Amino acid sequence: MAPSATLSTWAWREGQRWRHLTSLLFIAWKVYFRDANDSCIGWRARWEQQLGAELQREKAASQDEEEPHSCEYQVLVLGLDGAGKSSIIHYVCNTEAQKDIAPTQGFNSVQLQANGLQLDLLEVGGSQNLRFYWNHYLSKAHVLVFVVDSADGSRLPIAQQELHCLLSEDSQLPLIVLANKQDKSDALSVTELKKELGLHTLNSQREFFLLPTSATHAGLDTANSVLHLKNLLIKLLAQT
Ligand SMILES: Nc1nc2c(ncn2[C@@H]2O[C@H](COP(=O)(O)OP(=O)(O)OP(=O)(O)O)[C@@H](O)[C@H]2O)c(=O)[nH]1
Ligand SMILES: [Mg+2]
Repeated sequence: MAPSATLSTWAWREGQRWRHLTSLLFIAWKVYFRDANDSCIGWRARWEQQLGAELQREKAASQDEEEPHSCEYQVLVLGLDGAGKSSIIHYVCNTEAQKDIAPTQGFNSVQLQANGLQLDLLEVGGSQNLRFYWNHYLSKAHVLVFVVDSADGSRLPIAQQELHCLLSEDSQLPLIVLANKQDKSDALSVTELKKELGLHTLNSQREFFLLPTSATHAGLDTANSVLHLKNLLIKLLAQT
């Protein structure tokens, strides 16, 4: 065979071998990057799964936070019209007295956060047509606050009757009676009120407190009396 023919055969074979080699390299490159991409997709899927689970956990936690506070208590505030229920509630929640408070038509509900407790102070108006509804709210209450106008001697028998009617519905419900409007010169003292309201006849199973209060701008005594009520509520409810 002529040397030129031998050379061209050699060159053709080398060319063939080179083409095979590049095809193999190409196939290897494709396989490698397909796997790499797949594994990348796998990682991304796993990462997305983790992110999803994390978001679910966050959502559940925030839903837990939105759920009612585990230490939520209802303070039911009752008493005749004009006794000072709204004024007391306002003072307890805002630490200052409010001058012109309109009579409560229906009910008045205010929330107070204190010492990790949530107190729902619920007043039902004291006018005669609303007193009918008072006892409907007893079953959900953790404590009853009964407000009395200490200077309204003529209506004390009605207050006494309404209070005892409520107490006969629930023998255990803790009771705080507020001898309100102590700033008035004609206000009866707590000792006098205890007698007038027949509070010495209460059964011994019931926790009972009688506090002198004033819900006006009268001065330091006023602020102290309301602060005393607030502390008592927290103490009482924290132990339930
Ligand atoms: N001097 C004096 N006035 C008070 C006191 N507390 C309340 N008042 C006044 O008594 C009036 C009636 O007060 P409210 O707080 O509206 O009485 P309430 O018990 O909520 O009455 P209803 O919503 O109608 O059932 C208002 O003019 C108050 O400013 C107090 O401690 N001293
Ligand atoms: Mg009111």
